[in-house]
Amino acid sequence: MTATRILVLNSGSSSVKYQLLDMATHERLAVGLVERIGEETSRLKHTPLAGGGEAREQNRRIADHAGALKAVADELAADGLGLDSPELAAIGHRVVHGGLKFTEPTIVDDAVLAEIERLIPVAPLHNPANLTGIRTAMELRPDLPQVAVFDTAFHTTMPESAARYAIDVATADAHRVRRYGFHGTSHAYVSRKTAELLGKDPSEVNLIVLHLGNGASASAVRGGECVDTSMGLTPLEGLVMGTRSGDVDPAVIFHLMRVGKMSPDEIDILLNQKSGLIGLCGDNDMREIRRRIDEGDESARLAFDIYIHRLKKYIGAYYAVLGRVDAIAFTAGVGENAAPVREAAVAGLEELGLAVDGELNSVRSDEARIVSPEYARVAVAVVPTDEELEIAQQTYALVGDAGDRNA
Ligand SMILES: Nc1ncnc2c1ncn2[C@@H]1O[C@H](COP(=O)(O)OP(=O)(O)O)[C@@H](O)[C@H]1O
Ligand SMILES: CC(=O)OP(=O)(O)O
Ligand SMILES: [Mg+2]
Repeated sequence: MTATRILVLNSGSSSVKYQLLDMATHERLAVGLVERIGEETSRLKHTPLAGGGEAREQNRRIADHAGALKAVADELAADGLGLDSPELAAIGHRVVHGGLKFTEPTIVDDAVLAEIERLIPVAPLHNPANLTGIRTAMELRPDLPQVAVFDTAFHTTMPESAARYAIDVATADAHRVRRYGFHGTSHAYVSRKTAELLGKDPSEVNLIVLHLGNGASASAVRGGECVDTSMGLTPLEGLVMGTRSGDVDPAVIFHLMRVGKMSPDEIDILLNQKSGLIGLCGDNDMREIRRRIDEGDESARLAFDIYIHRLKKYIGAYYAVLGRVDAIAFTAGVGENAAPVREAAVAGLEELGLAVDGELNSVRSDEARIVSPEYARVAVAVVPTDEELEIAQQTYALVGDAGDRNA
Protein backbone atom coordinates (compact mmCIF):
# COMPACT_ATOMS: atom_id res chain seq x y z
CA MET A 1 0.00 0.00 0.00
CA THR A 2 1.26 3.48 -0.85
CA ALA A 3 1.23 5.95 1.99
CA THR A 4 -0.28 9.20 0.71
CA ARG A 5 -1.89 10.69 3.80
CA ILE A 6 -0.54 13.60 5.81
CA LEU A 7 -1.71 14.64 9.26
CA VAL A 8 -1.11 18.35 9.92
CA LEU A 9 -0.91 19.74 13.46
CA ASN A 10 -1.08 23.47 14.09
CA SER A 11 -0.48 23.79 17.82
CA GLY A 12 -1.17 27.26 19.22
CA SER A 13 -0.73 28.60 22.72
CA SER A 14 -4.07 27.21 23.91
CA SER A 15 -5.39 25.31 20.91
CA VAL A 16 -4.56 22.60 18.40
CA LYS A 17 -5.97 22.72 14.87
CA TYR A 18 -5.54 19.58 12.79
CA GLN A 19 -6.34 18.14 9.39
CA LEU A 20 -5.87 14.75 7.80
CA LEU A 21 -5.43 14.98 4.03
CA ASP A 22 -4.94 12.47 1.26
CA MET A 23 -2.41 13.99 -1.11
CA ALA A 24 -3.10 11.49 -3.92
CA THR A 25 -6.85 12.12 -4.08
CA HIS A 26 -6.69 15.74 -2.80
CA GLU A 27 -9.31 14.76 -0.24
CA ARG A 28 -9.65 16.27 3.22
CA LEU A 29 -10.51 13.26 5.38
CA ALA A 30 -10.96 14.93 8.76
CA VAL A 31 -10.57 18.35 10.32
CA GLY A 32 -10.79 19.48 13.91
CA LEU A 33 -9.89 21.82 16.69
CA VAL A 34 -9.11 21.52 20.39
CA GLU A 35 -9.63 24.82 22.21
CA ARG A 36 -9.15 26.14 25.74
CA ILE A 37 -6.48 23.56 26.56
CA GLY A 38 -5.63 23.75 30.28
CA GLU A 39 -8.85 25.54 31.22
CA GLU A 40 -11.69 24.07 33.29
CA THR A 41 -13.60 22.86 30.24
CA SER A 42 -11.80 22.37 26.98
CA ARG A 43 -13.61 21.75 23.73
CA LEU A 44 -12.71 19.24 21.02
CA LYS A 45 -14.58 19.50 17.75
CA HIS A 46 -13.88 16.73 15.27
CA THR A 47 -15.39 16.56 11.80
CA PRO A 48 -14.86 13.39 9.75
CA LEU A 49 -15.26 14.49 6.12
CA ALA A 50 -14.59 11.14 4.44
CA GLY A 51 -17.83 9.19 4.25
CA GLY A 52 -19.82 12.25 5.38
CA GLY A 53 -19.79 11.53 9.12
CA GLU A 54 -21.31 13.96 11.58
CA ALA A 55 -19.22 16.44 13.57
CA ARG A 56 -18.60 15.33 17.16
CA GLU A 57 -17.93 17.51 20.16
CA GLN A 58 -16.37 16.82 23.55
CA ASN A 59 -16.56 19.33 26.35
CA ARG A 60 -14.25 18.22 29.15
CA ARG A 61 -10.97 19.29 30.70
CA ILE A 62 -7.94 18.57 28.54
CA ALA A 63 -5.01 19.50 30.73
CA ASP A 64 -2.21 20.01 28.21
CA HIS A 65 -1.13 19.72 24.57
CA ALA A 66 -0.04 16.11 25.00
CA GLY A 67 -3.53 15.23 26.26
CA ALA A 68 -5.06 17.17 23.36
CA LEU A 69 -3.08 15.24 20.80
CA LYS A 70 -3.99 11.91 22.36
CA ALA A 71 -7.68 12.90 22.28
CA VAL A 72 -7.29 13.81 18.60
CA ALA A 73 -5.65 10.43 17.90
CA ASP A 74 -8.62 8.68 19.58
CA GLU A 75 -11.15 10.64 17.51
CA LEU A 76 -9.32 9.77 14.28
CA ALA A 77 -9.12 6.10 15.35
CA ALA A 78 -12.89 6.03 15.95
CA ASP A 79 -13.34 6.85 12.24
CA GLY A 80 -10.85 4.20 11.12
CA LEU A 81 -8.31 6.96 10.43
CA GLY A 82 -6.03 6.23 13.40
CA LEU A 83 -2.39 7.19 13.60
CA ASP A 84 -1.48 3.51 13.26
CA SER A 85 -2.70 3.57 9.65
CA PRO A 86 -0.11 2.36 7.10
CA GLU A 87 -1.52 4.98 4.74
CA LEU A 88 -0.07 7.79 6.83
CA ALA A 89 3.11 9.07 5.13
CA ALA A 90 4.14 11.75 7.63
CA ILE A 91 2.97 14.25 10.21
CA GLY A 92 3.49 17.93 9.36
CA HIS A 93 3.84 20.44 12.18
CA ARG A 94 3.54 24.22 12.17
CA VAL A 95 6.52 25.60 14.08
CA VAL A 96 6.35 29.32 14.69
CA HIS A 97 10.00 30.31 15.25
CA GLY A 98 12.75 28.76 13.15
CA GLY A 99 15.35 31.49 13.69
CA LEU A 100 17.89 31.81 10.88
CA LYS A 101 18.66 28.10 10.58
CA PHE A 102 15.45 26.84 9.05
CA THR A 103 14.51 28.24 5.66
CA GLU A 104 12.87 25.06 4.35
CA PRO A 105 10.54 22.33 5.67
CA THR A 106 12.72 20.05 7.77
CA ILE A 107 12.52 16.44 8.95
CA VAL A 108 12.70 16.54 12.74
CA ASP A 109 15.59 14.87 14.53
CA ASP A 110 17.20 15.53 17.92
CA ALA A 111 19.21 18.49 16.63
CA VAL A 112 16.08 20.11 15.14
CA LEU A 113 14.20 19.58 18.41
CA ALA A 114 17.05 21.19 20.32
CA GLU A 115 17.07 24.25 18.04
CA ILE A 116 13.26 24.73 18.34
CA GLU A 117 13.71 24.50 22.10
CA ARG A 118 16.56 27.04 22.07
CA LEU A 119 14.21 29.52 20.35
CA ILE A 120 11.53 29.36 23.09
CA PRO A 121 12.51 32.74 24.59
CA VAL A 122 11.64 34.46 21.29
CA ALA A 123 8.34 32.59 20.79
CA PRO A 124 7.19 31.85 24.33
CA LEU A 125 3.50 31.47 23.44
CA HIS A 126 4.09 29.21 20.46
CA ASN A 127 7.29 27.12 20.31
CA PRO A 128 6.60 25.15 23.54
CA ALA A 129 3.21 24.05 22.17
CA ASN A 130 4.76 23.19 18.80
CA LEU A 131 7.43 21.08 20.56
CA THR A 132 4.90 19.17 22.65
CA GLY A 133 2.94 18.44 19.47
CA ILE A 134 6.02 17.02 17.76
CA ARG A 135 7.17 14.99 20.78
CA THR A 136 3.73 13.47 21.36
CA ALA A 137 3.37 12.61 17.68
CA MET A 138 6.82 10.96 17.82
CA GLU A 139 5.73 8.83 20.77
CA LEU A 140 2.59 7.74 18.95
CA ARG A 141 4.39 6.97 15.65
CA PRO A 142 8.15 6.75 16.20
CA ASP A 143 8.64 5.25 12.74
CA LEU A 144 7.03 8.13 10.81
CA PRO A 145 8.84 11.22 9.52
CA GLN A 146 7.80 14.30 11.49
CA VAL A 147 8.21 17.44 9.38
CA ALA A 148 8.50 20.95 10.79
CA VAL A 149 7.23 23.82 8.61
CA PHE A 150 8.35 27.18 9.97
CA ASP A 151 6.39 30.46 10.10
CA THR A 152 9.66 32.33 9.70
CA ALA A 153 10.82 30.55 6.51
CA PHE A 154 9.03 32.73 3.94
CA HIS A 155 10.55 35.87 5.44
CA THR A 156 14.19 34.84 5.14
CA THR A 157 14.33 36.67 1.78
CA MET A 158 13.96 40.03 3.54
CA PRO A 159 16.92 42.31 2.77
CA GLU A 160 19.15 43.29 5.70
CA SER A 161 17.75 46.84 5.44
CA ALA A 162 14.35 45.50 6.51
CA ALA A 163 15.51 42.67 8.77
CA ARG A 164 17.91 44.64 10.99
CA TYR A 165 16.95 46.93 13.83
CA ALA A 166 19.00 50.11 14.08
CA ILE A 167 20.76 49.04 17.26
CA ASP A 168 24.43 48.37 18.02
CA VAL A 169 25.47 45.66 15.59
CA ALA A 170 27.71 43.73 17.99
CA THR A 171 24.98 43.50 20.63
CA ALA A 172 22.35 42.55 18.05
CA ASP A 173 24.56 39.82 16.59
CA ALA A 174 25.61 38.45 19.96
CA HIS A 175 21.96 37.85 20.87
CA ARG A 176 20.59 37.22 17.36
CA VAL A 177 18.35 40.27 17.69
CA ARG A 178 16.79 40.93 14.29
CA ARG A 179 13.43 40.81 12.56
CA TYR A 180 12.33 37.30 11.60
CA GLY A 181 8.62 37.68 10.74
CA PHE A 182 5.86 35.10 11.26
CA HIS A 183 2.69 33.69 9.64
CA GLY A 184 4.99 33.01 6.67
CA THR A 185 3.17 29.86 5.57
CA SER A 186 0.01 31.93 5.25
CA HIS A 187 1.73 34.88 3.54
CA ALA A 188 3.31 32.48 1.02
CA TYR A 189 0.08 30.62 0.29
CA VAL A 190 -2.02 33.79 0.00
CA SER A 191 0.59 35.50 -2.24
CA ARG A 192 0.41 32.61 -4.69
CA LYS A 193 -3.39 32.47 -4.59
CA THR A 194 -3.66 36.23 -5.11
CA ALA A 195 -1.39 36.09 -8.17
CA GLU A 196 -3.60 33.26 -9.47
CA LEU A 197 -6.70 35.38 -8.89
CA LEU A 198 -5.11 38.19 -10.92
CA GLY A 199 -4.25 35.70 -13.68
CA LYS A 200 -0.53 36.42 -13.26
CA ASP A 201 2.59 34.54 -12.30
CA PRO A 202 3.74 35.32 -8.72
CA SER A 203 7.02 36.65 -10.19
CA GLU A 204 5.09 39.44 -11.96
CA VAL A 205 3.17 40.96 -9.06
CA ASN A 206 3.76 43.20 -6.05
CA LEU A 207 1.43 42.49 -3.14
CA ILE A 208 0.59 43.65 0.34
CA VAL A 209 -0.73 40.68 2.32
CA LEU A 210 -2.69 41.39 5.51
CA HIS A 211 -3.04 38.29 7.72
CA LEU A 212 -5.57 39.44 10.31
CA GLY A 213 -6.40 36.63 12.73
CA ASN A 214 -6.02 36.67 16.49
CA GLY A 215 -2.34 37.28 15.78
CA ALA A 216 -1.98 39.69 12.85
CA SER A 217 0.78 40.66 10.45
CA ALA A 218 1.33 42.47 7.17
CA SER A 219 3.90 41.68 4.52
CA ALA A 220 5.24 43.32 1.39
CA VAL A 221 5.82 40.73 -1.33
CA ARG A 222 7.71 41.59 -4.52
CA GLY A 223 7.68 39.01 -7.31
CA GLY A 224 6.78 36.20 -4.91
CA GLU A 225 9.44 37.08 -2.33
CA CYS A 226 8.92 38.73 1.02
CA VAL A 227 10.74 42.09 1.24
CA ASP A 228 9.29 43.31 4.55
CA THR A 229 6.92 42.13 7.26
CA SER A 230 5.44 43.68 10.38
CA MET A 231 6.35 41.08 13.03
CA GLY A 232 9.92 41.16 14.30
CA LEU A 233 12.15 39.29 16.74
CA THR A 234 8.93 37.88 18.19
CA PRO A 235 5.27 37.86 17.06
CA LEU A 236 4.63 41.01 19.14
CA GLU A 237 5.74 43.77 16.76
CA GLY A 238 3.56 45.52 14.20
CA LEU A 239 -0.22 45.55 13.92
CA VAL A 240 -2.71 45.79 16.78
CA MET A 241 -3.83 42.20 17.48
CA GLY A 242 -6.45 40.38 19.55
CA THR A 243 -4.37 40.45 22.73
CA ARG A 244 -0.99 41.90 21.61
CA SER A 245 -0.09 45.58 21.46
CA GLY A 246 1.95 45.53 18.27
CA ASP A 247 4.28 48.55 17.94
CA VAL A 248 4.97 50.62 21.05
CA ASP A 249 7.83 52.97 21.91
CA PRO A 250 10.36 50.56 23.49
CA ALA A 251 10.79 53.11 26.27
CA VAL A 252 7.28 52.18 27.46
CA ILE A 253 8.94 49.06 28.88
CA PHE A 254 11.64 50.85 30.93
CA HIS A 255 9.02 53.33 32.08
CA LEU A 256 6.77 50.52 33.34
CA MET A 257 9.77 48.89 35.03
CA ARG A 258 11.09 52.05 36.71
CA VAL A 259 7.94 54.01 37.40
CA GLY A 260 5.28 51.28 37.33
CA LYS A 261 7.56 48.86 39.27
CA MET A 262 6.57 46.02 36.96
CA SER A 263 8.86 43.04 36.31
CA PRO A 264 9.95 41.98 32.79
CA ASP A 265 7.63 38.96 33.03
CA GLU A 266 4.68 41.12 34.04
CA ILE A 267 5.30 43.45 31.11
CA ASP A 268 5.66 40.47 28.77
CA ILE A 269 2.22 39.24 29.86
CA LEU A 270 0.80 42.76 29.64
CA LEU A 271 1.95 43.33 26.04
CA ASN A 272 1.33 39.81 24.72
CA GLN A 273 -1.85 38.80 26.52
CA LYS A 274 -3.59 41.83 27.99
CA SER A 275 -3.16 44.44 25.27
CA GLY A 276 -4.38 44.89 21.70
CA LEU A 277 -8.15 44.81 21.26
CA ILE A 278 -8.76 42.99 24.55
CA GLY A 279 -6.70 45.54 26.48
CA LEU A 280 -8.43 48.45 24.81
CA CYS A 281 -12.05 47.34 25.16
CA GLY A 282 -12.23 43.95 26.93
CA ASP A 283 -13.01 41.93 23.79
CA ASN A 284 -10.64 40.40 21.27
CA ASP A 285 -13.26 39.04 18.88
CA MET A 286 -13.99 41.41 15.98
CA ARG A 287 -17.59 40.15 15.77
CA GLU A 288 -18.23 41.19 19.35
CA ILE A 289 -16.50 44.55 18.81
CA ARG A 290 -18.65 45.33 15.76
CA ARG A 291 -21.78 44.36 17.71
CA ARG A 292 -20.83 46.73 20.52
CA ILE A 293 -20.06 49.54 18.06
CA ASP A 294 -23.53 49.10 16.56
CA GLU A 295 -24.93 49.59 20.05
CA GLY A 296 -22.97 52.84 20.44
CA ASP A 297 -20.19 51.52 22.70
CA GLU A 298 -17.39 54.13 22.83
CA SER A 299 -14.50 51.95 23.98
CA ALA A 300 -15.22 49.36 21.27
CA ARG A 301 -15.29 52.19 18.71
CA LEU A 302 -11.93 53.53 19.89
CA ALA A 303 -10.38 50.04 19.87
CA PHE A 304 -11.58 49.58 16.28
CA ASP A 305 -10.24 52.98 15.25
CA ILE A 306 -6.79 52.27 16.77
CA TYR A 307 -6.73 48.88 15.00
CA ILE A 308 -7.57 50.49 11.64
CA HIS A 309 -5.18 53.42 12.09
CA ARG A 310 -2.25 51.02 12.56
CA LEU A 311 -3.35 48.87 9.62
CA LYS A 312 -3.54 51.91 7.37
CA LYS A 313 -0.06 53.03 8.39
CA TYR A 314 1.36 49.64 7.34
CA ILE A 315 -0.51 49.73 4.02
CA GLY A 316 1.07 53.13 3.34
CA ALA A 317 4.50 51.99 4.47
CA TYR A 318 4.49 48.86 2.30
CA TYR A 319 3.12 50.82 -0.64
CA ALA A 320 6.24 52.97 -0.33
CA VAL A 321 8.53 49.96 0.12
CA LEU A 322 7.15 48.31 -3.03
CA GLY A 323 6.77 51.43 -5.20
CA ARG A 324 4.05 49.76 -7.24
CA VAL A 325 1.27 47.62 -5.76
CA ASP A 326 -0.89 45.28 -7.84
CA ALA A 327 -3.11 43.99 -5.05
CA ILE A 328 -3.80 44.09 -1.35
CA ALA A 329 -4.96 40.72 -0.02
CA PHE A 330 -6.97 40.36 3.20
CA THR A 331 -6.85 36.97 4.91
CA ALA A 332 -7.41 35.00 8.18
CA GLY A 333 -10.41 35.26 10.55
CA VAL A 334 -10.78 39.05 10.54
CA GLY A 335 -9.46 39.69 7.01
CA GLU A 336 -11.74 37.09 5.43
CA ASN A 337 -14.89 37.89 7.39
CA ALA A 338 -14.93 41.48 8.60
CA ALA A 339 -16.10 43.67 5.69
CA PRO A 340 -16.04 46.85 7.85
CA VAL A 341 -12.32 46.29 8.56
CA ARG A 342 -11.51 46.04 4.85
CA GLU A 343 -13.63 49.08 4.05
CA ALA A 344 -12.11 51.22 6.80
CA ALA A 345 -8.53 50.12 6.04
CA VAL A 346 -8.60 51.57 2.52
CA ALA A 347 -11.03 54.46 3.15
CA GLY A 348 -9.60 57.74 1.89
CA LEU A 349 -6.80 56.06 -0.10
CA GLU A 350 -8.34 56.67 -3.54
CA GLU A 351 -5.28 58.74 -4.49
CA LEU A 352 -3.25 55.55 -4.08
CA GLY A 353 -5.63 53.71 -6.40
CA LEU A 354 -7.32 51.94 -3.49
CA ALA A 355 -11.05 51.47 -2.96
CA VAL A 356 -13.60 48.78 -2.17
CA ASP A 357 -16.95 48.29 -3.86
CA GLY A 358 -19.55 48.34 -1.06
CA GLU A 359 -21.64 45.59 -2.60
CA LEU A 360 -18.79 43.24 -3.55
CA ASN A 361 -17.17 43.79 -0.15
CA SER A 362 -20.28 42.81 1.78
CA VAL A 363 -20.76 39.46 0.01
CA ARG A 364 -19.89 36.49 2.27
CA SER A 365 -18.03 33.70 0.54
CA ASP A 366 -15.31 31.10 1.10
CA GLU A 367 -13.86 31.77 -2.35
CA ALA A 368 -10.94 34.03 -3.21
CA ARG A 369 -12.42 37.18 -4.74
CA ILE A 370 -11.79 40.79 -5.73
CA VAL A 371 -13.83 43.39 -3.84
CA SER A 372 -12.50 46.60 -5.45
CA PRO A 373 -14.37 48.40 -8.22
CA GLU A 374 -13.24 47.80 -11.78
CA TYR A 375 -11.76 51.28 -12.14
CA ALA A 376 -9.44 50.92 -9.12
CA ARG A 377 -5.75 50.75 -10.03
CA VAL A 378 -4.96 48.36 -7.18
CA ALA A 379 -7.06 45.22 -6.68
CA VAL A 380 -8.36 44.66 -3.17
CA ALA A 381 -8.76 40.91 -2.71
CA VAL A 382 -10.16 38.59 -0.04
CA VAL A 383 -8.14 35.39 -0.17
CA PRO A 384 -8.90 32.65 2.39
CA THR A 385 -5.72 31.25 3.85
CA ASP A 386 -5.10 27.53 4.32
CA GLU A 387 -2.00 27.04 6.43
CA GLU A 388 -2.83 23.35 6.95
CA LEU A 389 -3.01 22.60 3.21
CA GLU A 390 0.24 24.47 2.59
CA ILE A 391 1.96 22.54 5.42
CA ALA A 392 0.58 19.24 4.05
CA GLN A 393 1.88 20.02 0.56
CA GLN A 394 5.32 21.02 1.80
CA THR A 395 5.46 17.93 4.04
CA TYR A 396 4.39 15.59 1.27
CA ALA A 397 6.85 17.11 -1.19
CA LEU A 398 9.64 16.42 1.30
CA VAL A 399 8.72 12.82 2.19
CA GLY A 400 6.70 11.89 -0.94
CA ASP A 401 9.02 9.21 -2.25
CA ALA A 402 9.48 7.68 1.17
CA GLY A 403 5.72 7.03 1.07
CA ASP A 404 6.38 4.24 -1.41
CA ARG A 405 8.42 2.24 1.07
CA ASN A 406 5.58 -0.24 1.65
CA ALA A 407 4.65 -0.58 -2.02
N1 LIG B 1 -17.55 36.45 10.99
C1 LIG B 1 -16.55 37.15 11.54
N2 LIG B 1 -16.59 38.50 11.53
C2 LIG B 1 -15.59 39.22 12.07
N3 LIG B 1 -14.51 38.69 12.64
C3 LIG B 1 -14.42 37.36 12.67
C4 LIG B 1 -15.43 36.51 12.13
N4 LIG B 1 -15.04 35.23 12.32
C5 LIG B 1 -13.85 35.27 12.96
N5 LIG B 1 -13.48 36.54 13.18
C6 LIG B 1 -12.25 37.01 13.84
O1 LIG B 1 -11.20 36.12 13.55
C7 LIG B 1 -10.45 35.83 14.74
C8 LIG B 1 -9.81 34.46 14.63
O2 LIG B 1 -9.03 34.40 13.46
P1 LIG B 1 -8.12 33.13 13.12
O3 LIG B 1 -7.45 33.43 11.83
O4 LIG B 1 -8.93 31.90 13.22
O5 LIG B 1 -7.10 33.27 14.31
P2 LIG B 1 -6.00 32.31 14.94
O6 LIG B 1 -5.57 31.36 13.83
O7 LIG B 1 -4.93 33.27 15.33
O8 LIG B 1 -6.66 31.63 16.09
C9 LIG B 1 -11.48 35.95 15.85
O9 LIG B 1 -10.86 36.28 17.06
C10 LIG B 1 -12.37 37.08 15.35
O10 LIG B 1 -11.85 38.33 15.76
C1 LIG C 1 2.88 33.81 15.03
C2 LIG C 1 1.50 34.08 15.48
O1 LIG C 1 1.20 35.18 15.88
O2 LIG C 1 0.63 33.08 15.36
P1 LIG C 1 -0.92 33.08 15.80
O3 LIG C 1 -1.59 34.15 15.01
O4 LIG C 1 -1.39 31.70 15.44
O5 LIG C 1 -0.94 33.37 17.27
MG1 LIG D 1 -3.74 31.66 12.87
